[in-house]
Amino acid sequence: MSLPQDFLDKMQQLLGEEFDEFIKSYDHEKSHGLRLNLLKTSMESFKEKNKLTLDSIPWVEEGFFYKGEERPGKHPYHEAGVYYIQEPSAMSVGAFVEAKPGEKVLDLCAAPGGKSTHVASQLGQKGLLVANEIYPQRAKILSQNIERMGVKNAIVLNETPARLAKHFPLYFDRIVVDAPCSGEGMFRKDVVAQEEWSLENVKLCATRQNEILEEAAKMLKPGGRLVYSTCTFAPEENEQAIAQFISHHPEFEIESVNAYESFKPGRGEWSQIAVGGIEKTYRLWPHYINGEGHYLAVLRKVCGEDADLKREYVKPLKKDKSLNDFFDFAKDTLKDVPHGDFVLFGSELYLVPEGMLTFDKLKVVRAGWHLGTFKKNRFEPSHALALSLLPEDVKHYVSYPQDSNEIKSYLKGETLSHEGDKGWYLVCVDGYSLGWAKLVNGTLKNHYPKGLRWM
Ligand SMILES: C[S@@+](CC[C@H](N)C(=O)[O-])C[C@H]1O[C@@H](n2cnc3c(N)ncnc32)[C@H](O)[C@@H]1O
Repeated sequence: MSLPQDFLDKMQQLLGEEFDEFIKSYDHEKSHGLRLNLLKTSMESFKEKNKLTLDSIPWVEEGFFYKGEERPGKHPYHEAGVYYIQEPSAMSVGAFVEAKPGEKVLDLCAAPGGKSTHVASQLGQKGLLVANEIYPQRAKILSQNIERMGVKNAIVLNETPARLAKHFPLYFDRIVVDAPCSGEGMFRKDVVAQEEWSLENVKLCATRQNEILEEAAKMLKPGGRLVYSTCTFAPEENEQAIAQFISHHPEFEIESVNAYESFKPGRGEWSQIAVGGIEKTYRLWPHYINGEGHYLAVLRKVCGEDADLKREYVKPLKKDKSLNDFFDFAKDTLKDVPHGDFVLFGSELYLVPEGMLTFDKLKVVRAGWHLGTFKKNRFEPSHALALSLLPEDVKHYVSYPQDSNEIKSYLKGETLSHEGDKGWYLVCVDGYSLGWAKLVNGTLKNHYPKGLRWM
């Protein structure tokens, strides 16, 4: 691997005697990880069914290393959202967020969705997750991952941090800033990060991180908690970004977090501005752990005004006969009819998480739990609805084993045979929901989305 010379010189200067150990880590194979989606499975249930060779990741209970030759991304469990493939060090960010069911959480730089889907599993479908991404194409991928993981209480937005800050002042209990960075910690994994790296780019990233942190601070409630992370080693984007922020924001403190023993303290001597607590931030080094380079800081807004803001909330649809086709579908198919605030985007029906502010002026990619589409005289359930349901939530389901021909056929878009009452069936793999099929005269018509079908 030929790393940029300016990067090597800088790291040598920063690390001194430790540099040799650091550089040797580039000879090791990168690590691979997957994180179980606790919205879809318990650890016990997964372990009973799993056939992959996995080893526990010591810093995330539901995280596992897998070997490079395994292909968990091409497995029915992946399509069912049973797990999310995520770089092992990156899982530490979600673990530091520690969201509690019922809270309002913002993931400000969220695509493709590693931290958002982790936080969603902590929220357990209760509360609100706003997952935001500035680039439209990446926001789409984020939305697809939120769907695949069966998340009901997430809004996906495509906004700038500044526009969000105007919309959500002092609103969130927790905010994740997984900042765009120079990516030095990913050099072992990502050649593009190496090619795009320069000393100049590190400076640009640091300026942008500062701007993002400023906007994030405006959206956090007093008492709220902000987790900042990067996947780079550059002190400008880590200790210096945090020190600069703290020095301008006396309402924030760096909070201590109990972390895995081989995570190393942030380096106060690299922060340029002397502020208390930099050693309570964490550095994840590839020569100390089996994972890539990361930096993490947890900030608490310890004081600040809890302004009595006039908030405008989402205006739900009236539950009149325009929703009848949905309620007919729900009564025939689901054991409990969903209730709450319904909204329509065109003919797409969503249930908005409780406490969500108005969508006015926001670029909305996903307005909450996507239930389905109103077609002429009928309602067609969405793939998102199927993925968010458990077999016990529906009146009819079929479940086939992971290696079965039925599962392969279903993922290819083929019909299956089945005897039973006509209507919508949840198709499951080992009890994990995968999609819809409609039973008519002994044939399950396939409703697995065309764009997702296996070749
Ligand atoms: C490190 S990545 C996020 C990874 C994501 N949190 C995950 O776990 O999957 C940083 C994200 O910030 C986005 N970004 C780039 N510029 C930004 C800006 N000025 N404000 C907010 N986000 C930005 C990038 O498009 C990228 O998706």
